Amino acid sequence: MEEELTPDLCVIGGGSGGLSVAAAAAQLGVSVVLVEKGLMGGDCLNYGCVPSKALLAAAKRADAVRTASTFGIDVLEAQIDHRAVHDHVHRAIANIAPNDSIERFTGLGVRVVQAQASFLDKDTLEAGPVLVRARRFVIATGGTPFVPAIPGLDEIPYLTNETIFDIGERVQHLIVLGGGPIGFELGQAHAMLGAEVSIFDTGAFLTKEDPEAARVLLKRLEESGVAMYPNTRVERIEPSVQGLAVHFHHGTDNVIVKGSHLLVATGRRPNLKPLSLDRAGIAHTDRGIKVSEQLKTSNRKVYAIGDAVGGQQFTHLANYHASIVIKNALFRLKPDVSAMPIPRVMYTDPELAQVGLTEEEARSKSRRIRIYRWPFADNDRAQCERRTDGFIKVITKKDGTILGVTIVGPEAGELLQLWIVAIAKEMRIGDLTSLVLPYPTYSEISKRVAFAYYRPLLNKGWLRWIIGLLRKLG
Ligand SMILES: Cc1cc2nc3c(=O)[nH]c(=O)nc-3n(C[C@H](O)[C@H](O)[C@H](O)COP(=O)(O)OP(=O)(O)OC[C@H]3O[C@@H](n4cnc5c(N)ncnc54)[C@H](O)[C@@H]3O)c2cc1C
Ligand SMILES: NC(=O)c1ccc[n+]([C@@H]2O[C@H](COP(=O)([O-])OP(=O)(O)OC[C@H]3O[C@@H](n4cnc5c(N)ncnc54)[C@H](O)[C@@H]3O)[C@@H](O)[C@H]2O)c1
Repeated sequence: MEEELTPDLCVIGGGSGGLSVAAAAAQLGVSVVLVEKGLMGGDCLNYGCVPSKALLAAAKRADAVRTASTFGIDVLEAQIDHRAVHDHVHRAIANIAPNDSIERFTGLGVRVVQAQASFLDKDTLEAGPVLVRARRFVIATGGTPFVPAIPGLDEIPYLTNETIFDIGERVQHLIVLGGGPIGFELGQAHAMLGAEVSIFDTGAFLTKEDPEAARVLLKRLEESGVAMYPNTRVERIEPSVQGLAVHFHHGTDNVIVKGSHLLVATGRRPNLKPLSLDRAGIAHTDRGIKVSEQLKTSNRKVYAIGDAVGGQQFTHLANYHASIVIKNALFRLKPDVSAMPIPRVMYTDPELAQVGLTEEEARSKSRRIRIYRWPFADNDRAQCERRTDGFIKVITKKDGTILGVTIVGPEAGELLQLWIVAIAKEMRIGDLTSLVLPYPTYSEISKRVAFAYYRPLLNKGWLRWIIGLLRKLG
């Protein structure tokens, strides 16, 4: 027996983006149906941001124990209980899950339908036994791991981000295919937890990042024993006594690397097929749904947000998309999706954070830019904590307007916040010099780099003349 629902808004997908739209709309008194085929919270909560950061947190503790002797603290070898680490990761998920639960959303007045959604025509969605004819639809169906066609891969039990957090035992040797954020974060986490780790990429590593900053991170990974194989195409994978063996060419040599586990982290593709988008007249490619600046699809009743759109894939971007849909669908406002700078952070050690343009991107747009740098080695807090690798780099226009900021180093993701505000508010780098920041904090690196803007002034004759005159006047 089919039930027919006619809400104002139907959200497809209960992950980061979909839940933000549903919660905001319901709290504004709009009738909302939310369709989710799997776990509430989507990728970020269950298989993505949360478990990966929880695993990294445990891994960084293990690393701190390993390096404690540099502080004069003698600790015996870190004893890692891998089952307890697994439980810590799943406790973090469980502690956050109530925020995303069916109970919470039902309490907000959202009707949650647990089924896979599929369009029947331009106005109608089918979700299990329910038909939804909504005034507006929002597609927030996220993505799934892309698995490349490598001979032998389908004959071995490989891991993806959807299964790696289920491991509760020691990983002997993790082979990672893909040197993107997933490969680096999870590769480093496992290395710190005692695994041998090898990371393969068909291209160079971290090509989107500032090359100087990328070098700091790559050096750290190499020093911690992670084997790096950039520009290497794995040609064949087969089972071995240890688990698996990957075959590739190095020059004219055939090389084999053997491992116990394989993680496939070679990018993601949007979940579009089951939606039958063609039946609803929604234009798309296999990389994402085509949308306007206000995230409207080619069907005027339907919006698409988050990973389903393709391009950059971040929880904060999906949330930002949600705010745009709410403004446009409910208040008829026309916010522009490109109005805000979208930051990104890799939560490795050291963290690598970026907002706005990289130096390379800025140079390709204009030759009239300025670059300012400050190293963590010249930050007192970093010296106390012995976390001196890395730097901040700020790119500005000639007049000091901030175009972009790269930070590689301790707490880079936290340090970036000030610069996100500065760019969003179109501030100039000099504006930051008048702030009083607590000493000794890593944040002082931001003020120090801002002072660098005034350094050329110190060579100006007129400035020295004024200082000299004031001195004479007593
Ligand atoms: C390992 C990993 C680590 C990450 N770490 C970070 C991080 O630190 N910071 C960050 O910002 N981003 C991170 N990301 C990216 C982030 O998880 C995604 O960008 C974010 O989850 C996208 O949100 P979304 O709402 O578009 O999709 P999702 O959160 O994936 O939600 C989509 C939901 O739609 C449901 N669905 C799909 N198809 C249908 C259908 N036909 N019918 C009904 N329901 C459907 C799915 O079951 C899912 O629950 C990470 C990703 C991974 C994989
Ligand atoms: N901290 C964060 O914000 C965070 C963390 C994890 C993931 N994410 C997001 O999730 C998405 C997916 O991450 P990802 O790391 O899987 O994807 P990615 O697309 O960023 O990186 C995938 C890498 O795999 C390589 N690759 C492709 N085919 C290959 C093959 N056959 N063999 C070896 N390497 C191959 C690519 O060259 C690329 O470097 C990204 O958009 C990312 O931004 C964000």
